[in-house]
Amino acid sequence: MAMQNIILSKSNKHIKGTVNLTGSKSECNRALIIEALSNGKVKVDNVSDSADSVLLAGILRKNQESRVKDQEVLAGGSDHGPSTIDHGLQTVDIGPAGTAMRFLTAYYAIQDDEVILTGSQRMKERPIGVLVDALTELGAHIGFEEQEGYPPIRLKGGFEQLSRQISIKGNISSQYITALLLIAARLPLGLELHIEGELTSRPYVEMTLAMLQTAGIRHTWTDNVIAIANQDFATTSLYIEPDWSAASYWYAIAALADEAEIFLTGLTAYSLQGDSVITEIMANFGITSQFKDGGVHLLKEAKPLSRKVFDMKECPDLAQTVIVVCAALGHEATFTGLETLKIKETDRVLALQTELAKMGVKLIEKGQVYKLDCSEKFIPERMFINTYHDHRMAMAFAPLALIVPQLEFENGPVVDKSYPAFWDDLEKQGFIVEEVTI
Ligand SMILES: O=C(O)C1=C[C@@H](OP(=O)(O)O)[C@@H](O)[C@H](O)C1
Ligand SMILES: C=C(OP(=O)(O)O)C(=O)O
Repeated sequence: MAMQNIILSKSNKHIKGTVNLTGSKSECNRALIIEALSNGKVKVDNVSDSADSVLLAGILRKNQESRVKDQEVLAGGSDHGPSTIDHGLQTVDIGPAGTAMRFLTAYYAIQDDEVILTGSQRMKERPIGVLVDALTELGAHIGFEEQEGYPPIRLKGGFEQLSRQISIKGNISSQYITALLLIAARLPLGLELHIEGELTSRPYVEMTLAMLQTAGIRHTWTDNVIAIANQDFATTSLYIEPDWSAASYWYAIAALADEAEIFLTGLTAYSLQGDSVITEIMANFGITSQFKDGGVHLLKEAKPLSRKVFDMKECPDLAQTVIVVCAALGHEATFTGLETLKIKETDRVLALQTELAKMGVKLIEKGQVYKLDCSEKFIPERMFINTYHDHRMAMAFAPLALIVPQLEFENGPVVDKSYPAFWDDLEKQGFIVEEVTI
């Protein structure tokens, strides 16, 4: 099959312009599930055009349409007909969309239909056993179709709640916790979720609860216990903010430029997205963030780099961005909180190690601490970046075009997952972007 690569370069190291980012994939995927569970009482405003959100929206829409059709058939049928309609076994393919996979697992667990939920080859390597066990304890009927603990899974319907209280490990993926919280208000007995051990990616759980709150769902969170009673959604809308993880690539570009003035529209100082912490992280690299005119102005100031330790536990999706910037600047920082990176779109630690080695930089793993070694760093004339089906590998390495004369990226469309306009936006800001079919 033909592959579309991208050759990227930039003839100077200045950047000045305005960028309109798409809506947050994380917020949008939550909002779409909430909309579906609320039977349309909650509407989504500013839907993200990330491929993952578009795919999820399509699946939920189709499901909703078939539900409406069933109701019409049942309403028009005889008194002795079935009370539900058997659709046979459907297969739902969620491609590489991790959050959508986890959220739909919980969503389908409480629906009547029998569904096989599957995804890309990589999705079949991303664990889901912890969530399936939790849902099974609650009363769902779910089986593994291939490998125990991994997609594809078969959701058999017939949910009858067995318990209100369950425990779940907090250190593998916060997405399991979000998935359960999203359906909690629709569970007849509600949910009391006990989080065992450390909670990773905590801001994503806070985002879920804040969005549910806006949708009229109250909760309590005391120590490690989150409780949500059975309750109704409010009639309201959920506004999707621009994507802060996408914004991080513009911060990285500013950090590697000689002069930068970038305006990112629609972003505000108080965001539900934990990745807005990029403003604080990039302040260390001399980037100031000024919130005015309905967005954020990034300005580059000369500043000696001092921060040596970055903990990415609460913002794992920024890890690649920050590590590549440090590598490019030869800043030998130390990183913690990278444990979950190994089960994302690719093993991101290994992918970073492999690609950074192409410029002589090492990311050395010592237990849970990773150290950049730039002692043998060099700037190649040309660098080929393998992207491993990971949008963030492409986007995190793209700012290197301010340092390396020519970059070639394997599989340009990989960015569609969260930021389909990425290459176009680079072009608008003066990067030379050339598509090549190989
Ligand atoms: O809930 C979410 O929207 C997400 C949670 C994080 O995953 P983990 O909780 O698995 O770290 C993050 O990496 C992912 O991109 C989006
Ligand atoms: C990990 C990510 O996404 P997901 O888990 O939803 O595939 C990501 O966008 O970086």
